[in-house]
Amino acid sequence: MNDMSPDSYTTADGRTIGGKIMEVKNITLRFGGVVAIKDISFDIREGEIRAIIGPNGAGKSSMLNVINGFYHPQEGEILFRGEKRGPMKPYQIAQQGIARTFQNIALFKGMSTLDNIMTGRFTHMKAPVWKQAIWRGEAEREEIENREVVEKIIDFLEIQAIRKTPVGRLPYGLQKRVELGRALAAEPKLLLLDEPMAGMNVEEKEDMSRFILDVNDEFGTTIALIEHDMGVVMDISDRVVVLDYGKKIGDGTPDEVRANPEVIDAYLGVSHD
Ligand SMILES: Nc1ncnc2c1ncn2[C@@H]1O[C@H](COP(=O)(O)OP(=O)(O)OP(=O)(O)O)[C@@H](O)[C@H]1O
Repeated sequence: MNDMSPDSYTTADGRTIGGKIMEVKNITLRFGGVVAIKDISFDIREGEIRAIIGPNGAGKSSMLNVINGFYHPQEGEILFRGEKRGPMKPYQIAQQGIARTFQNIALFKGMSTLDNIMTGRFTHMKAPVWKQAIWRGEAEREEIENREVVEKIIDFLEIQAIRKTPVGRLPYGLQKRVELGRALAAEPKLLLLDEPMAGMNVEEKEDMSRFILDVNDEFGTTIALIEHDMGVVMDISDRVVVLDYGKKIGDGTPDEVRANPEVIDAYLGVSHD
């Protein structure tokens, strides 16, 4: 989808942002008596870096899980590439072209960097087991193709030196990078990042910011990320949605959001009525 609709726009650094890849319409999500998300609407455009930010308990994780198809909201709907999304299994989400990382790293700790990233290719493995048993040609060709994609990602993320290292032995920042690699291996149309900077030191945050920008620029991947830390996100995002107590209190460019009095209140902890 690249419908160059009237509201497509060009960023300050010359990237063209296309039509809506995802539309979130009037979503309300409740857990028993708790309203985690209240009537929230926004869109994500093809090629942009879109952030969802907010203080603790604002509803960011809930929103990401709704976008991902993991939580099913009581009200509202989500359109992905023009189609309404119903309940689906994780592999169906991946087949649709959506990949994600997790706040608490979800890698196979005993497996190497290379093998972990290879697991991201599962939606691209098509040769059925019976065919692999009687004729290895197709399976081998697939394996070679998959390895090529994975090697490219390893180069791109500058993790050649740790390709054979079990990820459980790696420092936190590098584990996060491997997890990004695994998500990229799926060649997603929409990449969801769940607090990619959480728990990182300043240098690791700078590295991660650079890789997010490069992924978007070089692969053209649309990225939606949730983050607690407003500072880093403002530097890398094209547009930002701000949540507070389950409601949307701001939506716009980083400059617009920074100047929004409700956002300033939410982040400075001014009392809410
Ligand atoms: N599975 C759940 N069951 C019950 N309540 C939940 C559940 N998940 C989230 N909530 C509640 O929904 C609200 C929003 O939580 P959510 O985790 O989405 O916020 P958040 O912005 O991601 O917070 P944080 O930055 O602390 O991760 C909170 O009041 C939370 O307690």
